[in-house]
Amino acid sequence: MARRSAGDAAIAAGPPEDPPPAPVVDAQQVTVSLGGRRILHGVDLEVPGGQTVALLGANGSGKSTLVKTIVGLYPPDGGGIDLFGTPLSAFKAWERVGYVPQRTTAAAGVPATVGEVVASGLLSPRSWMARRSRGDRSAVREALATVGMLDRIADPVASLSGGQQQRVLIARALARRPDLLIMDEPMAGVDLVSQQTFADTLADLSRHGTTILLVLHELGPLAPLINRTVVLRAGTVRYDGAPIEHGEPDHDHVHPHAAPPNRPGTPECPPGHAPVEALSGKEGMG
Ligand SMILES: Nc1ncnc2c1ncn2[C@@H]1O[C@H](COP(=O)(O)OP(=O)(O)OP(=O)(O)O)[C@@H](O)[C@H]1O
Repeated sequence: MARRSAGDAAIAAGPPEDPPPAPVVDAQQVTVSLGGRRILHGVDLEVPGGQTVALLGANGSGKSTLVKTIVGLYPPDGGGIDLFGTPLSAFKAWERVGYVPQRTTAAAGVPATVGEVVASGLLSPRSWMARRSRGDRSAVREALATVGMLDRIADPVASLSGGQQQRVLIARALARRPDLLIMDEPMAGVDLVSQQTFADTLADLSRHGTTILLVLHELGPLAPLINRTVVLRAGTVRYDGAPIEHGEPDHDHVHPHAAPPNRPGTPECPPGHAPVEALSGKEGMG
């Protein structure tokens, strides 16, 4: 009987299949310490492309710390994170990532228009003063229309209510047309009608393949879009599976409305994102 060579075996097996795409987020055994205290204790989170994941957990369980570490704001002191298959230390494609930090009052003191704040999401800090292209202008208008704020494009952002400012910051992340959208409690302070509009927007992005990671306290109107829930407790993953509505009993939740502004190099402004407060208000987008 003739012996089969390795080449014959390859032919019998058919053409080689493409390797599966790398997860969009691949966090393995991530540990993070802040102020000399260990906050995350070996967290694993692998998010494949196109998935919409809700990250739940009680106050102080480490949700914001985890997403800030994923967007490069906190250095892990153990484990590793890849984005789109590239280790975070070598990752440069920040235009593919949209990040909305937990609600801050940063926009309130900014002498810029709504259009300028959204446009600042399109550009790296070095080039945000550059002249806008027609494509940029339409991306800004589209993002503002999506959150129902287009009619306020020329208004000073400081003249908006807190919830409206939050919607502008969401538009700022959407204008990048990111492949990965990470939002930390995006619904905080946003009224029910706007929450539903926001849910419709996320559903549309998800249909077009955007990978979405949301820090939430409950799924609420976003429930139909969530493919998976991950629950953190005391810096460890306590649940990772089919969507559940609530992570933990959380009776004392208070939204942090009074966080400090997002200066470059501070925990609200990741690499490749212009700080909101750097805006001067000199260039109109309307
Ligand atoms: N910059 C910091 N320095 C020191 N400790 C911090 C810092 N930021 C957060 N922590 C601590 O890390 C722990 C986790 O905080 P984190 O903000 O990640 O929790 P969370 O799950 O997002 O909470 P919440 O639901 O209240 O937003 C808390 O005990 C918090 O006090």
